[in-house]
Amino acid sequence: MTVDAQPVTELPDPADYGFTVVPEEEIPAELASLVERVRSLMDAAAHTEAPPEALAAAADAVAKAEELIQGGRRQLGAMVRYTYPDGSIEYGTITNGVSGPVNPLAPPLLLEKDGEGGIRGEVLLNGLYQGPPGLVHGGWLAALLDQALGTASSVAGMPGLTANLDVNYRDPTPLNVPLEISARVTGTERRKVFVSGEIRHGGKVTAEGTAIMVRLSLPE
Ligand SMILES: CCCCCCCCCC(=O)SCCNC(=O)CCNC(=O)[C@H](O)C(C)(C)COP(=O)(O)OP(=O)(O)OC[C@H]1O[C@@H](n2cnc3c(N)ncnc32)[C@H](O)[C@@H]1OP(=O)(O)O
Repeated sequence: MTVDAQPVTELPDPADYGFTVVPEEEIPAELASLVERVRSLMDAAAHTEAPPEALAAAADAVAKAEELIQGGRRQLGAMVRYTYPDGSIEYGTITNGVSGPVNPLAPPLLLEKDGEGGIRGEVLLNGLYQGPPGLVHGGWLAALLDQALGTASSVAGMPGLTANLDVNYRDPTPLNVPLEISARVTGTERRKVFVSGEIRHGGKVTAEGTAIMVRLSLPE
């Protein structure tokens, strides 16, 4: 395998390509709190057995809450800028479905550098991510791996898009327990970046994946 895909020392700034970029630390605490509250609401709504009157009153209250936040809608494609403890920068879409800090649907998956060139993180998936009874949906495990593998390529200085994702489910993944996620680059060939990663529960691999990320070729 050749090593043609050279890491870039500085990631391209999405602002240079017309995207809005929000530094993570500038996300209002009130928005973070609202998003957390909505996550909790989604879990409550998915599992409630409250009586109809309570459900109707709750629906009205949610409709009022929605009215309160109308007006001023963030553009699709807006980015968030993360600064790692070592001072390096990473970008992601602010409403990314897996890790977006302002997306109530995102668990969210929070990743950090592992000190060995790869990334690691922890996530807890509640009943909203259920597939088989009591277990995480395989599609969500694939989504978590896709995000981790893409981030591993990006933190190695080779941001790209997933061309191919291959997932093996080794053991059932339980809900409502901390899951550990890790990923790293294993090789490169021209614009292709090969990455691999795992999801573990209690040290045991429950799902593992490999992907080919194709490096972005951005206009100069
Ligand atoms: C915190 C920030 C981190 C961000 C993390 C984000 C994680 C989320 C990642 C995603 O989910 S990305 C969304 C899902 N992926 C896509 O939407 C990609 C859709 N596909 C495409 O846009 C294009 O097919 C792609 C950019 C992947 C490739 O098109 P290109 O025209 O740029 O490349 P080209 O077709 O010339 O292929 C380049 C190399 O990749 C190889 N390749 C392309 N598609 C492949 C494939 N499917 N499988 C294997 N190899 C593939 C191709 O053979 C070739 O290899 P060689 O150098 O050996 O010739």
